[in-house]
Amino acid sequence: MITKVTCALIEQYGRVLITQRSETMPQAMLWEFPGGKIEEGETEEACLVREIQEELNLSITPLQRLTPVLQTYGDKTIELIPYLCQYNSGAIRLAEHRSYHWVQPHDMTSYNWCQADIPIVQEYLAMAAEQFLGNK
Ligand SMILES: Nc1nc2c([nH]c(=O)n2[C@H]2C[C@H](O)[C@@H](COP(=O)(O)OP(=O)(O)OP(=O)(O)O)O2)c(=O)[nH]1
Repeated sequence: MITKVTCALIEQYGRVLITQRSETMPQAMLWEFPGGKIEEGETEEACLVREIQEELNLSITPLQRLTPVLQTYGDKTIELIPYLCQYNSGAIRLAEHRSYHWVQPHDMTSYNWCQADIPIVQEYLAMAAEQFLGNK
């Protein structure tokens, strides 16, 4: 069975919010884009809005779906579904994570990521580079 998991690339002032999983979570201590498992009958966007409110106390709006990633961890397979998201309001209060950083694109490759996030980071960096060239 494939578990669908959403994750949010929340942008503000040219930085993206990334979170570090805690000691007690699967994929402990690794960095990820916050999000979580889709519940029955829930849309991807509704899942993201709910998870980001629960985990971080932030209000966001999903804007653009990026390319999903299939990843097997041991006997589990997930489909990780990324969305570019807009920050609306709220101050971060960590409910589950160990820590968070707002990172610039060029710093993203220096983190120890969950395996599934690596192609998403690559896609985001390619988009950021294109936007940079387009703005020159
Ligand atoms: N949220 C999130 N999970 C990720 C990412 N990358 C990645 O491999 N995962 C994996 C870790 C977990 O195996 C799974 C998501 O589980 P989770 O524990 O964060 O989701 P959840 O809060 O809905 O789970 P639960 O506590 O209700 O069981 O996806 C990512 O960028 N964001």
